[in-house]
Amino acid sequence: MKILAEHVEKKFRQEWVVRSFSYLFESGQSYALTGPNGSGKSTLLRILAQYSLPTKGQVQFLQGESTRIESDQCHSLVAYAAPYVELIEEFTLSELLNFLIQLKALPNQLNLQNFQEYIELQPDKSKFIKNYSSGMRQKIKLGLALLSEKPCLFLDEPTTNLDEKAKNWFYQKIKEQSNRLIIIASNEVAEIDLCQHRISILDFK
Ligand SMILES: Nc1ncnc2c1ncn2[C@@H]1O[C@H](COP(=O)(O)OP(=O)(O)OP(=O)(O)O)[C@@H](O)[C@H]1O
Repeated sequence: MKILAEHVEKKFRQEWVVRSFSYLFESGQSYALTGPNGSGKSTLLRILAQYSLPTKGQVQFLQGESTRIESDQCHSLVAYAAPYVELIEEFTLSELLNFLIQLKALPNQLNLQNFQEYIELQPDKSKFIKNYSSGMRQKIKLGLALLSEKPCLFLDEPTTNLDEKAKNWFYQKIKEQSNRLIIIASNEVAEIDLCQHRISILDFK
């Protein structure tokens, strides 16, 4: 699949955050969205995921060469992990996984044991999500996104709060995602270097 952004612009009050952004993203490719703090990476990522609307221009998800996917179906195609996307704090990890499996956001065959093995964490089973450390929560978010079967993987500052071991875990897992359309918004050189393409938001001001 493809994501086509055409002349996307975003303005908050008097501030233009993105100007005339046009780009074609394709499955099997990875893209780093770069720029300094406050330059608009998260804003553009949310627009590309169709979580928020541009002030001008449009974003279309395309199947095959040019068949447009309806806007209401686009959400189900994007796995999105970011520090500002919250997990359900009152759940245990097992309850969270079961909930997401019921919503079809995770594959049916996934269970607590193989999820914990995948994220290389074995926390107390009765612990509520709100009692996990920030690094553990971030690793859970990444694990959920990586293990979802959604074709698009959007990650905003993915290694926030991760220690060196967890960062290396993430770098390895990203390299295994060969068929997906991956967009990583980041300032971190190691995260940018994971991607085949670089897009500087400063080119769209
Ligand atoms: N809902 C909003 N209302 C008003 N201004 C906003 C809103 N969301 C973002 N902004 C502004 O848009 C600009 C870009 O913010 P954004 O979070 O997209 O940048 P960023 O490049 O992701 O930054 P960082 O690297 O610090 O995460 C900032 O000036 C921010 O204050």
